[in-house]
Amino acid sequence: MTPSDVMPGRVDTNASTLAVLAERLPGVIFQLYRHDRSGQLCIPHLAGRGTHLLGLSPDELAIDARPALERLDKEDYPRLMAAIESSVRWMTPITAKFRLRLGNGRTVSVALRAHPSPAETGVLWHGMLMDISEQVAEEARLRKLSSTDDLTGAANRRKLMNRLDEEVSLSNRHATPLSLMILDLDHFKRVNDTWGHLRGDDVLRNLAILCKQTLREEDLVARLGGEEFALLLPLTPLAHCQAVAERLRQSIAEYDFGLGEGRVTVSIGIAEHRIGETRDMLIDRADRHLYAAKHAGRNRVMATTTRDTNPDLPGQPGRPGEQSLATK
Ligand SMILES: Nc1nc2c(ncn2[C@@H]2O[C@H](COP(=O)(O)OP(=O)(O)OP(=O)(O)O)[C@@H](O)[C@H]2O)c(=O)[nH]1
Repeated sequence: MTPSDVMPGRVDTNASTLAVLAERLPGVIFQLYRHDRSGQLCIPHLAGRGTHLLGLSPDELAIDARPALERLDKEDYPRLMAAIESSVRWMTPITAKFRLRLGNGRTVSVALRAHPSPAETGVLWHGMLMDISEQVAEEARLRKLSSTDDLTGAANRRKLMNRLDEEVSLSNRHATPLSLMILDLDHFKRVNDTWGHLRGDDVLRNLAILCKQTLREEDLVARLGGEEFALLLPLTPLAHCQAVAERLRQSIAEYDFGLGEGRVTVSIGIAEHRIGETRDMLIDRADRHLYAAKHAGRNRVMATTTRDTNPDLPGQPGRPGEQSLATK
């Protein structure tokens, strides 16, 4: 079966039909030209639905592409320029994604693919631009979903472990301070038993909010599971982390969770990363201090002290046993 079998009339491929086709494409087609000598870029041909959204004159762009390139996001501009240079050098297609400011001020995410061919005094690309804003937004939504705890909106365990790996690696490489808190609600079973699971869920949600409010933007609040949270504080030495943990403990103890007389308290174990230590070793130390805090009567912060050192790690004196410092 040929197109003429299903379409009325003859298939017309003259210039006007091509122009209609281009205008109805769900994207933009273009030619991009780069002069070998000056390196200057221009867009000799530009067609397709949405071309006008740029708010730039095609005649102007046919001489100089800069007005369009200036609409690129600041971070994306050097990446696209590098992709163009690499395409010139190796005669390979350009595949790029970038954000572009339209004439009306709106920013869209765009995918570009263009094939180069040698021209007399430069390189000529034939390519397509597609608006992929919806797809990018959906990807961001899914990424957030896969790293977020459903109930509290805090980061989930997977996100915590990934971030911990990154931060531990940075701390090992640059000897920068990094502290970890593990926080557990005290006698949370009683809250559930007395007020029901739904009220218990509210407590967990409010607790996550209090944690986020107390910490800095670059810190991470994650729900480890159940009524246990982990708080990661990059570039933070132990003494500072301990002060933050104490402030957090106090604000939770004073917060009205709407449970009448019932007070909600937390126990917190904290540890500062030691050079050479793995992620799991750090978690384990913070965890042991949490258990020490529970054992000592709950509603308190337990932290390692300077005496709390590890003989297995380079440059650190031996330790007679884990020492803990409690604050309350
Ligand atoms: N509402 C609610 N409760 C949860 C959730 N996850 C775990 N829990 C409850 O958390 C409680 C944990 O109880 P335990 O492990 O005995 O600890 P606890 O009562 O907090 O006592 P300590 O930790 O020793 O102070 C249990 O009642 C669980 O059902 C949740 O997502 N929502």
